[in-house]
Amino acid sequence: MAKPKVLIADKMDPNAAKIFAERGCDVDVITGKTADELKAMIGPYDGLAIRSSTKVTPDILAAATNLKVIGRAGIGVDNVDIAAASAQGVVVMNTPFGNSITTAEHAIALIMALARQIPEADVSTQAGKWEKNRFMGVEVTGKTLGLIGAGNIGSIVASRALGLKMKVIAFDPFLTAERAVDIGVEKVELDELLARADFITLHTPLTDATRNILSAENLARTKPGVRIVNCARGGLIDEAALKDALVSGQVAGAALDVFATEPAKHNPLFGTPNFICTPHLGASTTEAQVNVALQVAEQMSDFLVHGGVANALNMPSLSAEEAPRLRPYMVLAERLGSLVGQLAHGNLTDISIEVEGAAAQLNMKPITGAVLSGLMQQYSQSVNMVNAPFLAKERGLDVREIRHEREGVFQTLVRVTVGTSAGNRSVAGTLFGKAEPRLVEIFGIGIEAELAGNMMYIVNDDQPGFIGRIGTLLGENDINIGTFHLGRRQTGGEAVLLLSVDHRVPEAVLQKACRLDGVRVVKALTF
Ligand SMILES: NC(=O)c1ccc[n+]([C@@H]2O[C@H](COP(=O)([O-])OP(=O)(O)OC[C@H]3O[C@@H](n4cnc5c(N)ncnc54)[C@H](O)[C@@H]3O)[C@@H](O)[C@H]2O)c1
Ligand SMILES: O=C(O)[C@H](O)COP(=O)(O)O
Repeated sequence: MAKPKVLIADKMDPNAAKIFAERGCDVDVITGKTADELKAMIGPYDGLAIRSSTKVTPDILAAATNLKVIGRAGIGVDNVDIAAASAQGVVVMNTPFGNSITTAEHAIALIMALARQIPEADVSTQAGKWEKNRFMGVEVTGKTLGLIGAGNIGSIVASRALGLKMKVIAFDPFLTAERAVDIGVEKVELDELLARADFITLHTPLTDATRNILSAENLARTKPGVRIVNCARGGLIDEAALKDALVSGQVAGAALDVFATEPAKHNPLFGTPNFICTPHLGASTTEAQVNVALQVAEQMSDFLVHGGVANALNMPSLSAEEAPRLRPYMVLAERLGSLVGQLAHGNLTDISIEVEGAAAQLNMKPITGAVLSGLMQQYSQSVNMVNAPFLAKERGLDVREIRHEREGVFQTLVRVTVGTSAGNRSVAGTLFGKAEPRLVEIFGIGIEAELAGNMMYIVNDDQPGFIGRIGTLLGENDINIGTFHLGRRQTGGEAVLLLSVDHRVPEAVLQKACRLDGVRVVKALTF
């Protein structure tokens, strides 16, 4: 049998190529290509190993007719179109922990560099100026560090900052009170963090919820003289607003490792007083690069040569015998987890996964993993089927698995109930024809819907004329409805409408829908 072919397309530690070759792959290392060049050469490859430079777009994927796996030697996969890869059946893997310590250390280095103005003092001293009075620093001891995001990297930053005798506060909706105590931080809301922190460091993925989390408004709410570090993703801070805040002195210093547009060869922040930066060096240490290169090469060759799946973001890990029976349940479970994740309010405290009828005969672990993966992907890009249960446990989320051997109304059923500070929320689904996942209940209301693609969720008062009004609104805004599903608690009571639409419904249309008579809740969903 021909050896699988792998292309290493970004600069990577040479150990990666060595491992691929030792484990039975033909490997080419061809880095620094343009999108068009990559498109022209990708055709024969079974595997593509990358860091953050290569952008795996639908266009590249369309040309990658032989591709089976993309391996990211690192954490962030925002340079990979995972939906397009999944649609094409290409597995996307990352190495979620290999560079976390290194990145946390870079954040600490930038905090210290800001506190003592080390880069500017270095330039001035080497220019022969000896400006001893110009560079008056601040101590970090006793200062408050605000973490936005307290996952893998954020919690390592916390441990290092505590060692520096800082007080650490954290805003992270997924951080439980128990986990906060374990990592020695005080859990706070964002407004409180902004008001109290002397230093702020960001450690979240870039999502719809975190984009511009440090917006002009939020920067104005910070403690005057705050210093800000971003080693996570460009796009978390409004760069123009940050520049204004540096110029006005509201922000005393800012250090960015990541930018909204990379490579950042021109940026309005360049040259701003008290601004320092590095060119996305968070993961750039010998140790981290060896870790991620070895790990990605091991995972990818295991997959290409033996079919083993580890750290995949879009595929569950499974043994060959269980796979055919479990796969449709896992699709159902992941979508139910994603649905509650997208609709739940408040802090998550516990989750129960109940299986009933035929589902109760199966290995529950992959079903639970799929629910947790769907749920937690709302909070973190690094979550997958393999690490979701571990992460849930580590973060103190109480996970219960319940089997009911009895058959209920449905021959097979999976129910997911999350407990939040705002109360319990439950959804349930079944399989039609043994393989087609269907939602059959949402928050106590019976409904029948396929959860797929872009959807719109509406809770409204059950009253005549509503369906016409929503149809007219969507039609006027050129939004095509694919499917339409209705359910209601009782006649004239609370009703639920789930629509599948061809494109994600824009925010402005959601707001108009909110203002329609009788509407209580409107949300865009994506599966
Ligand atoms: N600069 C670099 O070179 C470099 C290196 C490694 C990782 N990163 C980036 O660092 C970021 C963090 O990585 P990680 O491994 O710690 O990820 P992680 O998934 O372990 O942690 C992310 C945390 O952000 C939290 N979060 C999600 N949405 C939030 C919101 N709206 N508000 C507040 N918190 C929210 C999550 O609950 C989670 O705890 C990622 O964006 C990753 O791509 C950058
Ligand atoms: O998400 C990551 O792992 C980092 O952003 C590192 O990116 P890099 O591999 O391009 O340095």
